[in-house]
Amino acid sequence: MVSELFDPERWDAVDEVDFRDITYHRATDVGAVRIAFDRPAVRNAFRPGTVDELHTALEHAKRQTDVGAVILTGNGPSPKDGGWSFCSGGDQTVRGDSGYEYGEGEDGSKTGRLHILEVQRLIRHIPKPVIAAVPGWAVGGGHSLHVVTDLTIASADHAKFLQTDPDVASFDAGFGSAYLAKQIGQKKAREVFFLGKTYDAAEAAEMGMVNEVVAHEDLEDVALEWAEEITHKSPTAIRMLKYAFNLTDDGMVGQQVFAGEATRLAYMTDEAKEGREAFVENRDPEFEEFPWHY
Ligand SMILES: CC(C)(COP(=O)(O)OP(=O)(O)OC[C@H]1O[C@@H](n2cnc3c(N)ncnc32)[C@H](O)[C@@H]1OP(=O)(O)O)[C@@H](O)C(=O)NCCC(=O)NCCSC(=O)CCC(=O)c1ccccc1C(=O)O
Repeated sequence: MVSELFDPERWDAVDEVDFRDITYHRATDVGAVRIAFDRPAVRNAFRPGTVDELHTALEHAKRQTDVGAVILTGNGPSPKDGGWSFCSGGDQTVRGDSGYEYGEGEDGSKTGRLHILEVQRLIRHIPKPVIAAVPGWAVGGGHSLHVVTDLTIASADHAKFLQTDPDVASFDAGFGSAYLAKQIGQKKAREVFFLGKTYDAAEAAEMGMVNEVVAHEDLEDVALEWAEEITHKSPTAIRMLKYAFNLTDDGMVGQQVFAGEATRLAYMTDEAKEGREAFVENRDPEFEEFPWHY
């Protein structure tokens, strides 16, 4: 069993890569993928290998031109105590002095890693919406991951949101905090980090960091419905909108990403083709027929 909420009829495993800490599936009848943390016994905490696998799956999802949405969730429940989790952040048992460390025999550097931030950036930049489906605890770096996704849907029965970063002397001073403040306001974001209160799904929705609260057993069905809704829309419009939403908060990188897609659109015009062909044919370009649009 992948997860109690997982419907095997609706998903096929993507078996191009072997994963240990995550599962990765492609929907059978929707242009969507499901990436799930698969360490429920430790509340889906991530270790460096988990982060590598997340990166690989997201990068793969990015390159599927017939996939319009990514669902990020956590498998469960815990075989130990039946608890549910989305992700409890960095695995504190493998935290060394300079970051999270690979285990014996694992491929990876000897130095400590903090590359969950690279996964955050990939979620931010992947040209399709990422939906966090939160079945249980979203804590620490796991909380930050839900913050950086485009949409969050939460289990009414088990989802809980908590920031423990300062308790373990960690701090996500990027999207996890500053972008959270854009979502729920400065006072509330400071409360999340400074007081470390636990919020249920309804409170998180009230604050504005969760889009919808649904019955636990419906979580993945609704997430897939949302993904399907997205895939019926214009891929270009969705991509440009995601980057437009990011643009003002992402500075020059936001401009660069948006501008790159504007360039792609421009490349698709006859005007751009004339520029390319003139170069290839070693002649001056003839742009006279193209209007100065206003
Ligand atoms: C998640 C809890 C609130 C759940 O509590 P509860 O339901 O009572 O379950 P427990 O009995 O506590 O846990 C069950 C089982 O899981 C183990 N476990 C849980 N979380 C972790 C974890 N993060 N690492 C390792 N193990 C974990 C727990 O020990 C139990 O094991 P048993 O063997 O069964 O006893 C609660 O568990 C909890 O508070 N967990 C810790 C949450 C936490 O502090 N997370 C780390 C925050 S820091 C972080 O995520 C770093 C992220 C990062 O990489 C980063 C990088 C760069 C800049 C910034 C950041 C950043 O900070 O985000």
